[in-house]
Amino acid sequence: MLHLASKSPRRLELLRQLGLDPGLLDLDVPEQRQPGEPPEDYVSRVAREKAGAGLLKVMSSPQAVVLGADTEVVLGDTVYGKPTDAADAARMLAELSGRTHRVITCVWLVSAGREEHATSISDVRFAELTGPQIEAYVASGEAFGKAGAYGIQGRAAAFIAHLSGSHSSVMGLPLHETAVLLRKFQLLP
Ligand SMILES: Cc1cn([C@H]2C[C@H](O)[C@@H](COP(=O)(O)OP(=O)(O)OP(=O)(O)O)O2)c(=O)[nH]c1=O
Repeated sequence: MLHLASKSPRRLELLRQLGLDPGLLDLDVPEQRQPGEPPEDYVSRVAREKAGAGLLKVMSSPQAVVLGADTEVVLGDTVYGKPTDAADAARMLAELSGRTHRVITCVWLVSAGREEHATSISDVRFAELTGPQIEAYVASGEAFGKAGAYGIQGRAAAFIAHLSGSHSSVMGLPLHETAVLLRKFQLLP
């Protein structure tokens, strides 16, 4: 039985796209980057901590497999998580405007006897955004709860001049890599 250690509605939607119907685990794993921690290491550590915390909750069923994932937006050495408020969201979007950033998503699958993970990195080029465009986007509410203050699956698709990588990974779960992992646990044919 697959359990999703995530409150992200996108991750559930993406797993359902593969025909899966995971159980949902409600967890609160802190997302705090250590000083000097490389972005890839940070994303991998948080995803693993989410999966590990989820496994503790379902220990009573030995067949349980738990999926944890983390997505961050990275520009240079700056890691953009979810914006704290409208001003924070507007600042992030202004900094991403006209530049190419990376979106790093790591997914971990853990069970009582096994753990496997994969990382997907995409390059996303934003068009130059005007002040009124940023203001209108933040006012739409779509910026909140998303790394880098945007969602590729919504209005912000119009900001993306070029994507090299995986659309599902930018949304929160790389479906190709996730399917490869799920097969290792016999959860997909
Ligand atoms: C860049 C981008 C991120 N996101 C979302 C995916 C993730 O839900 C979120 C990044 O935050 P995460 O910490 O990865 O996930 P979360 O807090 O939403 O859920 P949980 O920790 O419970 O698993 O940003 C989009 O939906 N679209 C996008 O284009």
